[in-house]
Amino acid sequence: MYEKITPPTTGSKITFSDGKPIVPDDPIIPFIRGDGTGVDIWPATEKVIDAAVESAYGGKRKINWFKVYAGDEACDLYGTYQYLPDDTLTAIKEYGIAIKGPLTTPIGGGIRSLNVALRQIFDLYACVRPCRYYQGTPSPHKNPDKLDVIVYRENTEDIYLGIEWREGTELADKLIHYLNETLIPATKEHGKKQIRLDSGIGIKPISKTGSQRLVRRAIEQALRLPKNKQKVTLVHKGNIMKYTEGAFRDWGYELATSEFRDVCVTERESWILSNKEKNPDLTIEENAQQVEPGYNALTAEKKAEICAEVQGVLDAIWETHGQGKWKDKIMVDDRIADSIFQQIQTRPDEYSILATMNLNGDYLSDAAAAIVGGLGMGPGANIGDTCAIFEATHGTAPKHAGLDRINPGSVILSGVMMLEYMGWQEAADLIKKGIGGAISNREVTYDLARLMDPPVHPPLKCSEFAQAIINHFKD
Ligand SMILES: NC(=O)C1=CN([C@@H]2O[C@H](COP(=O)(O)OP(=O)(O)OC[C@H]3O[C@@H](n4cnc5c(N)ncnc54)[C@H](OP(=O)(O)O)[C@@H]3O)[C@@H](O)[C@H]2O)C=CC1
Ligand SMILES: O=C(O)CCC(=O)C(=O)O
Ligand SMILES: [Mg+2]
Repeated sequence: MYEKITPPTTGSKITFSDGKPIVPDDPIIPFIRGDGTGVDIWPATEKVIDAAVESAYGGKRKINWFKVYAGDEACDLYGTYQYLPDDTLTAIKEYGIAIKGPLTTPIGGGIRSLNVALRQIFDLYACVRPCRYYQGTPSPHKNPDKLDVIVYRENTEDIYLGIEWREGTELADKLIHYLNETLIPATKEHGKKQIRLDSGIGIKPISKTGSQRLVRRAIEQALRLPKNKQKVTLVHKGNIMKYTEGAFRDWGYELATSEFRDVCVTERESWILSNKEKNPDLTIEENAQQVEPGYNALTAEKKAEICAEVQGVLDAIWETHGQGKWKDKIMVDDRIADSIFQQIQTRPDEYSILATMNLNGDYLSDAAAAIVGGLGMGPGANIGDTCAIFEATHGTAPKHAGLDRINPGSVILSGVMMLEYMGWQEAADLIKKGIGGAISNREVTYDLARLMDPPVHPPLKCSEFAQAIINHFKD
C-alpha cells in the first residue's frame, strides 16, 4: 500500500460518521513535520501533546504518530519534485485526522502551494482560525483581551483555485482577446472597458455551494458559543466584486434565513423589528425610511422594493422573532472587508465569528493573530466532512529555521484544536493551562519576550518553551 513509509504497528483508525470523527483510545495520526521552522516546532509540539495525553489519561489513551512526508523532506526521500507523494495522501485519507507544520510555497512561479493542495484534495472546506487572547500574552494593542473571534475561511476556491495565465503566454493572449472582443462587449454594464494586452489573468470563482457550506459551519459553530458570542459576520468586498464577493454575502444571508430561520436574525431584520417594537403604529414606509439610509432620494421603484422588504420581514418573522425575541437569536450581519480590518482593532468586542472567502480570511487571520500576540499564537484547523488537517496560521519563517528559537505555540495550539475535535478535552485543557502558566511566568520565546514589559532576557528556546508548558500543566 505504501512505497516508502510504514504505519505504526500499534494503534487503530479514526473513522467518520455524519461529518464527525469516531476516535479510538489509540488513534494513528499522520503528521507532516514541515519545512523551515517545522524542524524546530514539530518535535516541541509532539512532546507537549504526548505529555498532555499521558498526564490526562495515565496510559489509557495514546496517540500513535505516523510520520508522513511533504515539502523539502519529501523530495529528500522520494526524489526531485516529489513534494506531495501518494504515500502521504493515502495515509491522510486512511487515518482521517492529521497535523502538519508549515510548507514553503515559491513566489511568482514554481510549484503551487502544497498547503492549499492538501485542503483541496481532501475538500477541507472550512479553515477555522480562532484568535483569542491568552492572559499575560504581550501584545502591541492596549486591550487585546477584547478580541475573541474565530475566522471561518472558505478553503477550497476563490483565487486559491490557482487558475491563472502568465502574462505574454499564448493562452493569456488568447483569453484577453476573447474577453476584449467578445465577452466584454456582450455585457452592457462593462461598457468600453478593455484588458491591457500585457496582463496576467487570474480567475476568482466563488460558488454558492462553497459559500453556503462554509457559512453553514460558521452558524453551527455560533450555536455552540455562549449567547453573547452568537454572532456571524459575513466579510466581503461585495461593493467592488458584486458577483463573487457580493454573492457570497447574499448566499450567506439566504442560508441563514432559510436553513437556520428559527435561530437566526439578520442585522437589517433586527432594525425592522425593533423599529416596530419602539413604535407599534409605525407605517411600513416610515420603517423603511429608518432602515434604508437616503431612502427619500431613491426612485419610486427602489422605494417600493424597500417597503416590500420591510413588509416581508414583518409578515415572515414578527410572530417568531418580534417583541424582542430576536435578541436571543444568532445575529448575522455583514461588513466590507477593508472595514473589518479596522473594526477588529477599534471595536473588537463587537465581533465573534468572521465568515470569509479564502483570500480575505487569509489576510484577516494573520491580522487578528497579531492583535492577540502574534503569529506564534495563531492556531488553525482545516475541516471537511471526512477528514481534518490541523496547522498553524503562520508559514515556515525561514530566517528562524533550525535555530531552536521560534515559538511553537501556534502548532501546539493547533494540537489543542485537534484534541478538542477528537473529544480529548482533558488533554487539551492541560495544554492551555500549561501555556497560560508559562506565559504568566514570563517563560516565553523571543517573539513574546520582546513585547513584554520589561522585555524578557534571555528568551526561552523553542524546545525550552515546550518543556515550560509541560511544567505548568498542574499549576
Ligand atoms: N500553512 C502554511 O504552511 C503556510 C505557509 N506559508 C509559506 O511560508 C513561507 C514563509 O512565509 P512568510 O511570508 O515569511 O510568513 P511566515 O508566517 O512564515 O513568517 C513571517 C514572520 O512571522 C513571524 N512568525 C511566523 N511564525 C512564527 C512563529 N511560529 N513564532 C513567532 N513568530 C512567527 C516571524 O516574524 P519575526 O521574524 O518578525 O519574528 C516571521 O518572520 C512562504 O513560502 C509561504 O508561502 C505561509 C503561510 C502559511
Ligand atoms: O500555502 C501557502 O504558502 C500560504 C497559505 C497561507 O498563507 C495560509 O493558508 O494562511
Ligand atoms: Mg496566510
